[in-house]
Amino acid sequence: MQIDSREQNIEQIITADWLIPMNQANHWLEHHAIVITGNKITDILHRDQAIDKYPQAPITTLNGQVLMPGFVNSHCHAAMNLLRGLSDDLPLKEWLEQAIWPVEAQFVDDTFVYQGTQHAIAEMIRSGTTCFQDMYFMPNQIAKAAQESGIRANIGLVVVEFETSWAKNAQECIDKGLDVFDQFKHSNTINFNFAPHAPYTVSKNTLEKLGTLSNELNLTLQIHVHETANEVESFVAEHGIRPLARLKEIGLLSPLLNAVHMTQLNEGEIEWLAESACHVIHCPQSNMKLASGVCPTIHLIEAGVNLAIGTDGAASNNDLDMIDETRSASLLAKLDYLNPTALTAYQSLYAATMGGAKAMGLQEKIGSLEVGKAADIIAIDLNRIETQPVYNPISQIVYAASRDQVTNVWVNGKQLLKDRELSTLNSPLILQHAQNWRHKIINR
Ligand SMILES: CSC[C@H]1O[C@@H](n2cnc3c(O)ncnc32)[C@H](O)[C@@H]1O
Ligand SMILES: [Zn+2]
Repeated sequence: MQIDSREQNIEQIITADWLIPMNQANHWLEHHAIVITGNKITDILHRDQAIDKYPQAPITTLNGQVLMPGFVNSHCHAAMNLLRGLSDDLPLKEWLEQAIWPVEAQFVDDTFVYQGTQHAIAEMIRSGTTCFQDMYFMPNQIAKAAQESGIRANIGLVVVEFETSWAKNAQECIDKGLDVFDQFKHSNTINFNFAPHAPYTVSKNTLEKLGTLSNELNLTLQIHVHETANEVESFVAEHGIRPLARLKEIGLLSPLLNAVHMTQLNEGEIEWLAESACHVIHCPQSNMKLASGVCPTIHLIEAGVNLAIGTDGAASNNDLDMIDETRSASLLAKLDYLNPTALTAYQSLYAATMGGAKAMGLQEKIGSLEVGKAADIIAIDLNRIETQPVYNPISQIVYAASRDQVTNVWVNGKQLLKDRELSTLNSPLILQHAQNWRHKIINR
């Protein structure tokens, strides 16, 4: 019988050549060790001291590797993994209205969401994501898949006005969402937030209700907003006000708001976001692929807004690779500002770890490697032709490494990836399910 060291609170040591705690800019430690007791980090010290201080603890030594906090993917639609590559090279409106929504209307059900989410979780764990914030139908199935896999999740209680296979209207979305929240309220790794899809799909009245609920329950609220210029223009034409101004009018601009995309922002709006301590979730690859626009990351950071990074769904990205997303974030900012110092490797890595933790209100628990935080840790092997020599491990991860260099992943002290093998998910079955869905969807 395997002993679960987490239940028995047994100490274990993980040591590697580099450790990036993400608690101080451009800082890393060499030949250090992390001590995990149960599900928490209980010590970080030099490898030699660790061996002396904890002589009984089993040691995992990862030569040529770097330890860092797991990536926090702050916006995704996990189950859309099953729609990857179904429709590409279109602008957002056409892509959603002509390609994606009709297929979702026909195929999304409990099994689709459960199996699609498992697929996405497998991809995320294999690429070093230890926590994801999701927005999709059937949050009960998302929670089940996440709980079984061991990954940490902040699951959106999705709200739209139109009828879907999840709910017949916005009120039913809220009622059913709150039941799911209740079912998982004792979980250590599953959290929830409100996820009204966008100001153009959710009414003012519903957004007001959600604002009240999110304040009462202290739950964050994620929403697509100002994703494209076209979205802003049509909203103004219909309502006479810009979408962000509508959210402000309703009182939604607060530290609980996760504003996703934000490619269209004027100076005044950046000021509103800063003064109300909102969080912006930047999805650079989805924004580039749909040619939606560019989020003004540097203006936001300089104004004091917390920036997090998300992949968005695999149908618009087309992967859930946070290493690649940090690289895109940095490169896009440099090009956008015509300034090579814009969004440094450390700034992108921060947004992809601590930035996400703060956006979800989980900054005391995850996002950095510090004593007292949950043991959400990843190891990346830099001992490859592609990432040698190592002058600066932060630079190597953001500008040179690829996701297949992620070797080991722990969430809440439990190992979910061991030498690149998934320990809680059945990869052949996940692949089989993806092929079954492709068959059904292609023959529609
Ligand atoms: C209501 S569940 C989520 C809903 O969002 C759709 N979606 C996926 N990507 C985007 C995006 O970039 N902008 C707006 N909406 C998006 C997805 O297809 C689901 O219907
Ligand atoms: Zn999205």
